[in-house]
Amino acid sequence: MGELAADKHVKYIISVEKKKDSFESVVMEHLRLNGAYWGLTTLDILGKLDAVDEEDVISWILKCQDESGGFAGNIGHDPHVLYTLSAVQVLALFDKLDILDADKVSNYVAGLQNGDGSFSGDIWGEVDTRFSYIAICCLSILQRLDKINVDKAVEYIVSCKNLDGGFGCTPGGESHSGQIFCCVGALAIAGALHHVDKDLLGWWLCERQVKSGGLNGRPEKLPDVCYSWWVLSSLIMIDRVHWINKDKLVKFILDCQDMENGGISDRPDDAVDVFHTYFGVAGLSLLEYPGLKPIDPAYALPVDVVNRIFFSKK
Ligand SMILES: CN(C(=O)[C@H](Cc1cnc[nH]1)NC(=O)OCc1ccccc1)[C@@H](Cc1ccccc1)C(=O)N[C@@H](Cc1ccc(O)cc1)C(=O)NO
Ligand SMILES: [Zn+2]
Repeated sequence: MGELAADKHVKYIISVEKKKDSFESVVMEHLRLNGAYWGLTTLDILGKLDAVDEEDVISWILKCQDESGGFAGNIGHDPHVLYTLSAVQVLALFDKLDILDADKVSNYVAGLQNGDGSFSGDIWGEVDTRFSYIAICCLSILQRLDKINVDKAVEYIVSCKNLDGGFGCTPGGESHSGQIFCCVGALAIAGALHHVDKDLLGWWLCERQVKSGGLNGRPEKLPDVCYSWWVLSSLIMIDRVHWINKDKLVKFILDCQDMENGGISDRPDDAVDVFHTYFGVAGLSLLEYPGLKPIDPAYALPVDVVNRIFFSKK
């Protein structure tokens, strides 16, 4: 697959957005707000965010907000930090953060911090370093990090660091590339990356590259396009991205495209989905593939969107 079939991927994303009753839409129904973030961020990286009706998307997202201030994965579902971050990220893409009651949303997220600094995902209390990242990223975008105890949050994440330099979902949890992204991303946003042993972790991460050029999530596992984000963004944040073969990774991602109908799959010849289309395009953006907008490895948003949040005159 010589090059990125950008226009095919734009058509694919838009077709999924439109098809409400497809198998994929039903299966992902509870994740629909995440799906909106994946699809719309892909369009923005490809320079085609204007291909969707902004008002339609924004009015639908606001219908997912719960009275608690948190957002649910779809209208009428229960709120969770997972979907609250996606809602905030999508509004940031459209430069519409000001329509939110930032205090209400941030009170919901801040209210999920536990005494030990960790975060629960929702009122049912499940604790996981995924939720630490989501809380810190969301509150940072809303410029409300002062509502939580950042030092305790950092302390908890560091308590999840393993002897191999990686991180797990809770203290003593096995190192996994997804959890590593969450912990490194949270530490990067909190300005606490000095807690990471960059050479030790960089070595564990670069070992994720297999001979096909793809990256896997743990030793001995198969490569998967979405790890082009979890592993690569972590390597970039700790300045060790030169330890992998970028050209071979680009080729692996391009080989996972459906050149006929658009979309990117987890590995060559598998079925495409919006999730892997996003992480493939985002991975290519991190690899500076020509014609793609650069994406911020910690915020998982286009760099121009991040700059607008923090440096725009209000
Ligand atoms: C819930 N989820 C996952 O568990 C995916 C499944 C998968 C995709 N490729 C291989 N497995 N796994 C995943 O996102 O793993 C990365 C990760 C693991 C732990 C922490 C953070 C990231 C995917 C959705 C999905 C389900 C099934 C097939 C494709 C996508 C997902 O929503 N991931 C979230 C992160 C996440 C990950 C795991 C969770 O339990 C919850 C959320 C995300 O990327 N948000 O932007
Ligand atoms: Zn995957």
